Amino acid sequence: KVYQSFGEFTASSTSNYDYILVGGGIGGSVLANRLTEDGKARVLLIGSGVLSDTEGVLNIIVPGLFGQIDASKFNWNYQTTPQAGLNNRTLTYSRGKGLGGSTAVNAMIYTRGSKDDYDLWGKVSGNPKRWSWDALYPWMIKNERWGPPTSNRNTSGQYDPRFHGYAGKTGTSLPWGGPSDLDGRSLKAAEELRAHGYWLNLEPNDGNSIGLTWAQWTIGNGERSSAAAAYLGADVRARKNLDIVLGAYATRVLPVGNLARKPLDFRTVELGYLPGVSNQTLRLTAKKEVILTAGTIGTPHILLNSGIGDRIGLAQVGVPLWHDLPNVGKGVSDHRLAEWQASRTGPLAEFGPSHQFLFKRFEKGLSLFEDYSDPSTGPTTPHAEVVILPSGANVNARIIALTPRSRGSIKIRSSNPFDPPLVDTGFYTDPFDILAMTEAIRTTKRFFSASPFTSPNSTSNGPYITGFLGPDPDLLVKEEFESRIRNISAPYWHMVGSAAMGKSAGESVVDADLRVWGVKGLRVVDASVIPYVPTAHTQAAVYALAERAADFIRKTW
Ligand SMILES: Cc1cc2nc3c(=O)[nH]c(=O)nc-3n(C[C@H](O)[C@H](O)[C@H](O)COP(=O)(O)OP(=O)(O)OC[C@H]3O[C@@H](n4cnc5c(N)ncnc54)[C@H](O)[C@@H]3O)c2cc1C
Repeated sequence: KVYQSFGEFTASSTSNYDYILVGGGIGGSVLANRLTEDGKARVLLIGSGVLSDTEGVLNIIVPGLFGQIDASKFNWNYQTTPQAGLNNRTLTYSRGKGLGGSTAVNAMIYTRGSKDDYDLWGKVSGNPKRWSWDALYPWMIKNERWGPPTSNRNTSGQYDPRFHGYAGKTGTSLPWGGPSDLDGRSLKAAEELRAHGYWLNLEPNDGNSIGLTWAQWTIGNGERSSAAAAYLGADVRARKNLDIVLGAYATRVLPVGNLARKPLDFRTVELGYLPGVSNQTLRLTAKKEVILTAGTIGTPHILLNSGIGDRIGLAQVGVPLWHDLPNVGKGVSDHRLAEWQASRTGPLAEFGPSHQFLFKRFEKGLSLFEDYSDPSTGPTTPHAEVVILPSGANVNARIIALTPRSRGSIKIRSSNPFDPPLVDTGFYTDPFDILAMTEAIRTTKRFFSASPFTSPNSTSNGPYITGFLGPDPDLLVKEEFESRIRNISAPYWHMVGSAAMGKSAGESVVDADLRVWGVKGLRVVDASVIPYVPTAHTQAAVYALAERAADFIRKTW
C-alpha cells in the first residue's frame, strides 16, 4: 500500500516489517522491488520530504522538461559551506527529494564507468568476488532495458548491442535526434586526432569508456526512467508485502534490546515530519534489519544524528555517542564541472540534449604527473569528460575533471536532526585538481581546434568554430586563469563515499556486505558506500550496487 501522508500511515502502522528501507532513491526503490518479489518478506519503504510522490509529474516524466522540474518540491537544495577552493563561494547542492530520489531530477546520462573503477572497490573492500567489474557486470545487465529512441532513427554504428541488457527495469536508449552537423564534425575530429589519444569508441559502457562516444540516456519509450518509474510501478505498489509511506522524514536510527551489550542492534527507525508541519514522531522496529538508502548526504546525516560517528565531532554538537565510527561523512569525492564555450556558425536548428561525449585519458608525459601521482584507477579510466552541447550560437563544452584528489565531508551543525547537514565538497583543496581541470580544458581546446571545426572550408561561411570564449590557460596568466576556473566551477552532483566500504572500521564505515561496522541490524545501500567517485555519471553504478545487494541480502536471510 502507498500511504500518501505520514499522518495516514501513523494511524495504521505496525512494526510488522522484516526490512525498513530509509529513503526512496535508487537503493530504496531497487530493494523495495527485489526484496518483495518472492512474496515472502514484508518491507516498508520510507519516502521522504513532503509531497514526495513523483508519479504522473509531467516535468519529471518528459525528458525535455528536465529544466522545469519544481526544485522547491523535489530537491533538497542543500547549501554547501563556503568553498575555499571556489573563491569562497557557497553553492546549492542538488539532491532529489521525491520518490526515485535524485533519479527523478537528474540529467539521465547513462554511463557505467571504467573496469578499473569497479576493480578498485574489490581491492578496498577486500572482496573482489562481490565488488569488481566482472562481479557487477551481470547486475548492470539485470538493471537495464535497452530500447530504440522513439524517433526510430537508424542507430547502427552508435553502440554495441552485446553490452546491454534488454529485460531489466531501467529504460535506456541513444538520443532521439542525430546525427547532426556537429556530430559529424566531432567524429571526423576524433579520427584526425587519433595520434593524440582521441578516437571513436563504439561502446562507452563496456568497461573502457575512453574516446568519443554516442550518449546513452536513462530514457525508455521516450520517458524518464527514474528509479521509481522503473522499480515501483503499479504492479509493485500493489504487492501485499510492500508498504510505502510518503512525506516521512527519518530522524534517527536507535538501538533495541539490551543496551549494555555490544554490538548494539540498530533496528529501530524514528520518523517525523519536516519541521513546521507537526511534532509527531513514530518509532518502528524491523524484524530483520534497517537499510539506509538515503543517499550520499542523507545517510551520513542520519548516522550522525543517531550518535554513530566520530566521537569528537558528535561531542562538539551535543549528540550523545552510541558508537564511535570516525569515518562517517568523511572522505567524500565528487566531480567538478566547468562550462566552457566556443562560438560557432552553421545551422542552429537543434536545441536539445547532447548527442556525444568525449572521455579522454591524459597523456603520460604531462607535467602535472611529474609533481603528483596519478589518481586514476587504471588504464581503462579517463581523466576528463567533455559533454558536447550545441547551444544557440555556441558550442557548450561541459568539462568534467573525473579523477579528483580533493576530499570533502558531510557533518551535522547541531543536535537537531531537522537541521540541514553541513555539506563541504572540498573542491580544489588539493592542488592537483586545478591542474587536472586545466588539462581538461586543453583537451577540449585541442579537440575543437581540429580541422573539421576550424579549417576555412569547414562551412560555406568559413570555419565552424570561430573562437573560444571559455577561459584559456594558454592566453591568461596562471593566477587569473585559475581564479576564473574557481569562479565558474560547480559540482556535477556525483558525490559518493560518505559511508564508504572498506576492510576495517578504522578506514571505512561499512564492510563488504555493506553492514555498518561494529553494530548489528544496520546496512547502507546507496551511493555513500562507493569508496571513490567512478569516472562516470554515477547512477548506473548505484543501480548495479543495489541489484547486487538485494541479492545477497535476500540470500543472507
Ligand atoms: C541534479 C542531478 C543531476 C544528476 N545527473 C546525473 C546523470 O545525468 N547521470 C547519472 O548517472 N547520475 C546523475 N546524478 C547522480 C545520481 O542521480 C545519483 O548518484 C543517484 O541518484 C544516487 O542514488 P542514491 O540512491 O544513493 O541517492 P538518491 O537518489 O539521492 O536518493 C536518496 C533518497 O533518500 C531520501 N532521503 C534523504 N534523507 C532522508 C531522510 N532523512 N528521511 C527519508 N528519506 C530521506 C531522499 O529524499 C531521496 O529520495 C545526478 C544527480 C543530481 C542531483
